[in-house]
Amino acid sequence: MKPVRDDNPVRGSITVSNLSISTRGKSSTCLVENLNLVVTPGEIIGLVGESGSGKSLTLRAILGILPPGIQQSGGTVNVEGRVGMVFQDPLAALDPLEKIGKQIADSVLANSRLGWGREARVQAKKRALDLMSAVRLPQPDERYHWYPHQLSGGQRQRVVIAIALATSPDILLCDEPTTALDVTVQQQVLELLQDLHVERRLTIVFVSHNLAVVSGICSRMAVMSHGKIIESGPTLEVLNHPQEQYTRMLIDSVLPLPDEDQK
Ligand SMILES: Nc1ncnc2c1ncn2[C@@H]1O[C@H](COP(=O)(O)OP(=O)(O)OP(=O)(O)O)[C@@H](O)[C@H]1O
Repeated sequence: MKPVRDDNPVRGSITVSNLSISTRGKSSTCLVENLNLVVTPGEIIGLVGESGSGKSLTLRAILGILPPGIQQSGGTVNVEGRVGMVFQDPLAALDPLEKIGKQIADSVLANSRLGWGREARVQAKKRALDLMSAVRLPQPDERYHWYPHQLSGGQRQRVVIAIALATSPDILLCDEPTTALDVTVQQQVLELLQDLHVERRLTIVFVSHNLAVVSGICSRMAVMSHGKIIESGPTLEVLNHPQEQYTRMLIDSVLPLPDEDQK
């Protein structure tokens, strides 16, 4: 990844060209095939598709960390800017034995040049409290000392988002960030992501199997099936004029759609 400069006009862009991902070994299986994706700075793009279609692996290839036993077998991934990642399950992403404030502060320290001394920790705590406010966690001073199990699912996901923000990312990769939450809380987390997108000019790649969620937050979307992008374009165009039978099936499963003039 290239170093980030403040005057870099393409900060927050992603260009994936002919990406192929496969299992390692003799009987290698292709899991993602010749995938092309261009994400422009400051947009929210949705990657939608059924379970196993290759969304998470694509996201991980963009992050530069594929699981053991899986390799990038072709193509290139070019990312301009810093990347933060939000995972589906906040409980799994957080250390159950560590206070949430410290987890955020440690992420600040790990991504800064402050070092790990006393003064650095004071500054990191201050920044962690700011991040807790940024993700709208109530009473940050008090909650700084709480453990993950003391928070609700939605609040835990806000902590995970704060940890991702500690890297001062240009790009936020979100892998099913609301799937583990109930519907009302899902909506609150989606609104937070939209606010952060505006406030911090974040580029967001939003992976979900839920077309309704993607259509609510993403201006552009790509539909994946069996390791390939089969259709992509502005969200409303894809929803109103789907070209592929699979996309039509996804749409039929979440009717009714928003009116074109409501967006
Ligand atoms: N570590 C792994 N080892 C072997 N195969 C894997 C591994 N991770 C993913 N796969 C396979 O790669 C394919 C794509 O997986 P991926 O997790 O990207 O799908 P997905 O669209 O994100 O699905 P889900 O919504 O269920 O997470 C699937 O067939 C999956 O079984």
